[in-house]
Amino acid sequence: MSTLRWLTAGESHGPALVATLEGLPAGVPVTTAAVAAHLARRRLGHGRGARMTFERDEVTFIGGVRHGLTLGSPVAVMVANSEWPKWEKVMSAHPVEADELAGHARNAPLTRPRPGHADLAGMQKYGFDEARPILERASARETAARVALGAVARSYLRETTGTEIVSHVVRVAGAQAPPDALPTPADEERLDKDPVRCLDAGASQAMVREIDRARKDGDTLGGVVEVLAYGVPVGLGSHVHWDRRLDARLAAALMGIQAIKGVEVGDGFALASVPGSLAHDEILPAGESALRRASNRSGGAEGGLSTGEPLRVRAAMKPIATVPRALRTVDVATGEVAVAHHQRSDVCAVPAAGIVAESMVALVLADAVAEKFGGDSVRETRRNARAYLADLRFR
Ligand SMILES: Cc1cc2nc3c(=O)[nH]c(=O)nc-3n(C[C@H](O)[C@H](O)[C@H](O)COP(=O)(O)O)c2cc1C
Ligand SMILES: C=C(O[C@@H]1CC(C(=O)O)=C[C@@H](OP(=O)(O)O)[C@H]1O)C(=O)O
Repeated sequence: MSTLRWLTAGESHGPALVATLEGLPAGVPVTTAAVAAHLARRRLGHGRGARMTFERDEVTFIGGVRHGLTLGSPVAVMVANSEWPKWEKVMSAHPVEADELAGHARNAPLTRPRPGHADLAGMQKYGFDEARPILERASARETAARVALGAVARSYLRETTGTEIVSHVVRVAGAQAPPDALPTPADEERLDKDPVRCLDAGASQAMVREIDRARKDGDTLGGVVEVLAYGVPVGLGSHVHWDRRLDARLAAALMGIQAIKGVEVGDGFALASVPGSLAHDEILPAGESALRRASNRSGGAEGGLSTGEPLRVRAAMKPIATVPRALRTVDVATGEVAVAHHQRSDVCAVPAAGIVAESMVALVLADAVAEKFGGDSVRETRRNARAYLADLRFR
C-alpha cells in the first residue's frame, strides 16, 4: 500500500540504470546537479574498489521534470554507466570468445558461484548454467538508481515538512563510534569529508585501520550505519495495520539494500536486555501547549507512528561477499571443488551503504508524507502539513 510507487531497472554492466517515481506533486525542485551530488557521495568511502575510481554516473531526467521542477507526472531518471563501451561485448546478446576481449577473460562462463551472493540460488531458480545473468542485477550498482530517486524524495520532504536526513557509520567490524556521537544535518559536510563518514576522529581512524588490514589480508568487512531524520512530523504511518506501520516500512526498505542483514529502530536490540522502566521515553510538559520526551530510545517511532522526535534507524551490513582470498565453491560445469570467481571488488562499502540507507529512508518518509498530507502541488501539501500541525492540542 503505497501512495508513491517506484521501480528501478538495469544491470551492473549494462548501458544504464533507470528509475521511475510516481505520485509526487508538482513543484518539487529537482536538478541534475543535486542528484549528481548524492550519487557522488555514494561512490566515496575508504575501502571502495577500483571501479569507483574510473566509472562515472551520468544523470539525465527523461520525464516528469521541467525547468527544475516536477510536473506531477511520473519522474523518470537515467544513470548511464560510462564503462558501457568496455562491457558491450560481454553483455551483448551473442556470446563472443574470451580472446576477442583484448586480454579480458570476462566473457568466460562464470561457473564458480560466489558464496554470499545470489549466484548459485539464482542460477538454480532461473535455469542458467552460469552466474552472469544473475549477478548483473543482484549487484549493488543498482543502488545508484535508488540514490537518484532518494535525492528527489529528499527535496520533496524539505519543501513540505522541512525534514532533513543525515547518516553516519557507527561500526566497521571491531571499530565502533562512541554512542553519544549523533550527527545533525549541520554535520553533513564534515561527514562527507571523512573517509568512513564517522564523526569521531579516533573511531574514524580505527575504522580506516581495520579496512587497510582487511585489504592487506585479502579479506573484506561489514559494519553498521545509522540514519537520522530531523523534523519528521508526528503521526506518519499508523498503528491500525501491520503494513501501515512506519517502523515496518522502514525495516523492509533498509533490508532491501544489498548485503543488509539486520535493522534496528531506536535502541532496537539493546532494549531487549533492559527493564521497561529504562526502555521507554517519558512524556513531560513543556509549557502551555507543548510536550517533550525525556529521552528518544524509541528512535522516533511508537506503535507504528512517528512521534515527532528525531527518527533513528540502523542497518547492519555483512562483509563484502566477493572475498579476494577466494572462498571455496564448486564449479557447476564440472562438479569439481574450486575457488569462487573473483576479479575485483570493494573491501568495505559501509559508508556507501549509509548513503543508500539515507535514500531508502527518504523514499519511505516521502511516501508517508504523501499519504498523510496529499496535495497535487507542493504548496498544497505544505499547507496541509502546516494546518495539521497548527491544529494539534499539544506540539
Ligand atoms: C554500496 C554497496 C557496494 C557493494 N559492493 C560490493 C562489491 O564490490 N563486491 C561484492 O561482492 N559485494 C558488494 N556489495 C554487496 C553485494 O551486492 C551483496 O552482498 C550481494 O548482493 C548479496 O547480498 P544479500 O545476501 O544481501 O543479497 C555491495 C553492497 C552495497 C550496498
Ligand atoms: C558498481 C558499483 O558497485 C559494484 C557492486 C558490486 C556488487 O557485487 O554488488 C561489485 C563491484 O562491481 P564489479 O563487480 O564490476 O567490480 C562494485 O563496484 C556501484 O556501487 O556503483
